[in-house]
Amino acid sequence: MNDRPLLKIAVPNKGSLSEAAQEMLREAGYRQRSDSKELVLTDVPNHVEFYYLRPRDIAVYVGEGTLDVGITGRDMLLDSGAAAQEVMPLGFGATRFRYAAPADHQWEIAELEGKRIATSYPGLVKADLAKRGIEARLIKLDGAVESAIRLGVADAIADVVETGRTLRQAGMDVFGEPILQSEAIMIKREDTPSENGLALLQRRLSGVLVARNYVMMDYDCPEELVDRASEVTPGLESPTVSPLAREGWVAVRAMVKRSVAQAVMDDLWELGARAILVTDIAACRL
Ligand SMILES: Nc1ncnc2c1ncn2[C@@H]1O[C@H](COP(=O)(O)OP(=O)(O)OP(=O)(O)O)[C@@H](O)[C@H]1O
Ligand SMILES: O=P(O)(O)OC[C@H]1O[C@H](OP(=O)(O)OP(=O)(O)O)[C@H](O)[C@@H]1O
Ligand SMILES: [Mg+2]
Repeated sequence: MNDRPLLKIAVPNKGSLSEAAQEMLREAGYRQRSDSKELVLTDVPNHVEFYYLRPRDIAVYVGEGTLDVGITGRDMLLDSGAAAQEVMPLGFGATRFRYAAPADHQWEIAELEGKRIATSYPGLVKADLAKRGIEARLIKLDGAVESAIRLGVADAIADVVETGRTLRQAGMDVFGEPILQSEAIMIKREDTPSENGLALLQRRLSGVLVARNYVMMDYDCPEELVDRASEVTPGLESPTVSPLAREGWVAVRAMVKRSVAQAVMDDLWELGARAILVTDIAACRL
């Protein structure tokens, strides 16, 4: 029997990160809500409790210690200034946080001095301007920040950019280096003990990331080529090599990054490997 308290996990209830976060948790074997109005869900077999909250508020709950861990965006964690820290990136919700302004001329960061900058992330922007020694007036808006210039309340904006479509539609262009590369992350407090279920949650989510990012590659190759083939497919530690009934040939099995699987198959074929098979990994613990 498990007598430690339930691990309390905050999950985005709406917005860009919500669906993907719940899908990842489901893939890691946790129960997720079926009704989007449900605010709390207890997953008894896994000994965890999920709280569905606005992603912007998640760092606050975790930082204040009312919830143990949470899923939010790196940009939101840093903007909040909450006493929480990143545990691991989750491989979805990737965005850049950038300055942008009307595309009628090419802006320089230094031109922001004395200007009005509209944003929903004042914490992030304030810190970035301070770092650069620029004084500007921040106009805090809730969303649709791209309209702020046309409507006359700001000269430039700082906002989340994913595809860049919203900016283009508004006749704007990004300028300067990205302020931040963001993605969905797991957060905790510095003193969140990992024995209360956090280590297990982390292991499960890492397993999902590996299963998503890697494939299993099997192939047959002449024994004398094993060393060269192993250089093409080194696996995570080392490939598994087993004997084949066919004299002088071996079977090799190794994990390969999904993104390069086709190129690796081409290289193996060129080398002389045959019967090259790729299969998905449904789940794993490494
Ligand atoms: N296309 C996107 N637009 C906005 N935020 C995104 C996008 N893709 C990922 N994100 C990330 O999602 C988080 C923003 O979450 P939020 O719930 O505010 O999304 P949203 O789409 O703006 O939702 P809403 O507009 O309903 O408030 C940030 O961490 C951001 O980096
Ligand atoms: O680069 P893109 O792919 O166009 O995505 C980025 C845009 O999407 C988000 O807006 P959202 O639709 O959430 O509206 P909001 O500004 O009201 O939050 C974000 O604030 C940007 O405006
Ligand atoms: Mg939004």
